[in-house]
Amino acid sequence: MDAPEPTGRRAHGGPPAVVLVGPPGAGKTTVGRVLADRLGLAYRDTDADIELAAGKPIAEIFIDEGEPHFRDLERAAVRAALEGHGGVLSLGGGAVMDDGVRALLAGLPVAFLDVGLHDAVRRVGLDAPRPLLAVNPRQRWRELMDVRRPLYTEVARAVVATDDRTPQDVAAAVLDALQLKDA
Ligand SMILES: Nc1ncnc2c1ncn2[C@@H]1O[C@H](COP(=O)(O)OP(=O)(O)OP(=O)(O)O)[C@@H](O)[C@H]1O
Ligand SMILES: O=C(O)C1=C[C@@H](O)[C@@H](O)[C@H](O)C1
Ligand SMILES: [Mg+2]
Repeated sequence: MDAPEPTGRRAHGGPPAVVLVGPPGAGKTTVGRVLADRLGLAYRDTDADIELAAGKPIAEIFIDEGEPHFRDLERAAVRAALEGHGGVLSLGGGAVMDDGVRALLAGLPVAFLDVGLHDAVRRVGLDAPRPLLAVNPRQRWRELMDVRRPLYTEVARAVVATDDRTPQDVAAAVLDALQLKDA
């Protein structure tokens, strides 16, 4: 599970300063933490919120209750996070598939972290298991992106390429694209 939220940073009601979307391996969690540091704001991740509430990792929620149940939890988690958080928010990779989630994102400073197959597969091989990519990750990732790329693009105010860039460089590009300044 993700590490707990660092304390002492500003989190307040109202919409987030930045919302990150993108596929597994785009770097939403990694870049989100860098952005929160730079902006002096709290960081929140709907995947971590769901795991905390369920008391188990997402991979186990998929196994025990199935993906449709996870998507219900995710819609509720996104709604709650958008209502009560003024910091940097990362959404789970599949959250944009839900019409209700996309409607909630309208007008918000959403950045789509884009990534190509090569870098994505290399990155997701590095850490926690992703249930949707457990079998044949290259083909599954391609299939996911065919469906999701138009949805990420639809909700995004900025599209930021991440291939061959460090998380710090990506964070700087997000700030630039959304015209935000460091704390
Ligand atoms: N720009 C980058 N360059 C190199 N490695 C990166 C970059 N961004 C993230 N990573 C690494 O890739 C892995 C996946 O990153 P991360 O967990 O941030 O992705 P994510 O978009 O949050 O994925 P998920 O949708 O599964 O939550 C991590 O090991 C992270 O350290
Ligand atoms: O791409 C997806 O559908 C997912 C991405 C992760 O962030 C988690 O939300 C979960 O593993 C599903
Ligand atoms: Mg993540």
